[in-house]
Amino acid sequence: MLSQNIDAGKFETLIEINTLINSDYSDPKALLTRILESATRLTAGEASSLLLLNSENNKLYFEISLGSKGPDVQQFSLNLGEGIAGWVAQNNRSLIVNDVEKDKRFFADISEQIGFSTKSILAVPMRIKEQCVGVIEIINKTDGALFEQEDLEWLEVFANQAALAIVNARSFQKVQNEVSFLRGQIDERQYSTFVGRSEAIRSCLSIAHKAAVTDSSVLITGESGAGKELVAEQIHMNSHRRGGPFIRVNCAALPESLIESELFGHVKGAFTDAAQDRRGRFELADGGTIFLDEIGEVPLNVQAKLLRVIQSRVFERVGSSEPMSSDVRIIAATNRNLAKSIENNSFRRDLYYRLNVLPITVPALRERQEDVPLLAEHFLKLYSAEMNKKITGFSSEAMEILMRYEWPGNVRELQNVIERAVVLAGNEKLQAEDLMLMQDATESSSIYQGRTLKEAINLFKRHFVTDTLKKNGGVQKHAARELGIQRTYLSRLIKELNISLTNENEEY
Ligand SMILES: Nc1ncnc2c1ncn2[C@@H]1O[C@H](COP(=O)(O)OP(=O)(O)OP(=O)(O)O)[C@@H](O)[C@H]1O
Repeated sequence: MLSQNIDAGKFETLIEINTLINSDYSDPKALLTRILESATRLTAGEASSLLLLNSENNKLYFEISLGSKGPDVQQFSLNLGEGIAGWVAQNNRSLIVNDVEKDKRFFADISEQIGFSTKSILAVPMRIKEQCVGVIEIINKTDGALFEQEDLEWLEVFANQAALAIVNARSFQKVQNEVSFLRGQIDERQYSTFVGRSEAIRSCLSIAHKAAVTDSSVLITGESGAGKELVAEQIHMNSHRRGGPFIRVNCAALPESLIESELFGHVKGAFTDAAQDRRGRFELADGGTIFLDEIGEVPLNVQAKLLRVIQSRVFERVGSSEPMSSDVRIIAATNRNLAKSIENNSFRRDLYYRLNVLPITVPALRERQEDVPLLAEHFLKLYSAEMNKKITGFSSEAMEILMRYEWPGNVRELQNVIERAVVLAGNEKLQAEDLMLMQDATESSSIYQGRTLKEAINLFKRHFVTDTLKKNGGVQKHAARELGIQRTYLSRLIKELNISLTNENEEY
């Protein structure tokens, strides 16, 4: 029980923390840091640590450490029973040690190695359902005084709050994992309808069907939006793995820091936010196919790991040395010229050869213009049903424009044009102006007439940048590369030239 003389400031801090615990599960580390900071302040501590017990190896890890040597402490861990914190965890009991020199349980190594003079320690267990899951310890009182029973009682209250925050964070993480797993499962079942009758696409599909019966890696190349992912789906669906999962990974959409754990998973405690073990995409793809889109964007260190998976089907979760294996077929895709990337050492040659066992090129839409009407009808049906509009077809002028257009953004651009047109359409048939392609198709030097040089240059820049963005499916990084400019400069141009980022131009 807490002493009778209750300090209003302490209670206010507690209420504040309670509110945080009940309102925000998204950043457990920040919350635990807040709790530890308050506990340290209210017990007038000089330094403090929050240690978490890993139940698999019975080690205590310094999750958060405050004070002048805080960052140095975090490289250490303690065995259960080792040091004051280890004793507290093992015995599940709080402890005040006001003179560590006289206590045999004190483990002096850490203080000596970091050059911090520890005199007294107050340590309490954090408990979930009576089980100790970690320890909070406060080191030295700033005024040199001794820790008292009241400090211990307050710290126990804070330790309970911290335990609650950990329970919440773990349940939250568990639910998130479940959601991402279920999303993956839903994705697996959602395959697109493949549309196309041109000679070029038929020959591409015929190679894909031949590739499907083998288990070899496939590298699909082709411009952005040409349909590489759909070809990958076709391979999976025509393979003996069709009953297994089809796991998509857009390597360009993952930040470098996450890509490894996303692919191979991680174990609890591998990094700050890793509150739970998590399966990676390779594990999820077991028995099926993994589709690595934009493989050219994978950083070199992860390329080395991919090479190993391809060679031996073996990998480790981040933070673990236990080898795992997964029975997967790998299909990779890129719109980059990987030969160039190999030349400038941003892509491994050995990985390229391993992936490129069966190369497939998806032809650009302008090389198979006869597929345009089929695809256009297909998307028209799709979107008019989705938007509940009765549109039966295209006016002849609209179809002529679709056929004449070059489609730098390929099928994705066509799809977006039709979606936008269905939104705009006011007639039973889609009209030329609904497509909003007229300007692009009829662009000529006449649009520059009567303008100053500066205006004309800006107009040109605007169209050029817009087209390049479209062609690159809206991925600014790729557009900047093609334009030969820095990405930051591209963002500035987009702002200055007032280029609107419609769906297809949006960064993803
Ligand atoms: N033959 C096709 N039939 C029907 N829809 C298609 C076809 N080809 C592409 N699409 C559609 O066009 C869009 C772009 O296709 P996809 O994502 O497969 O292109 P991609 O080449 O993988 O592009 P990126 O290089 O940008 O990843 C998707 O919405 C897809 O459903």
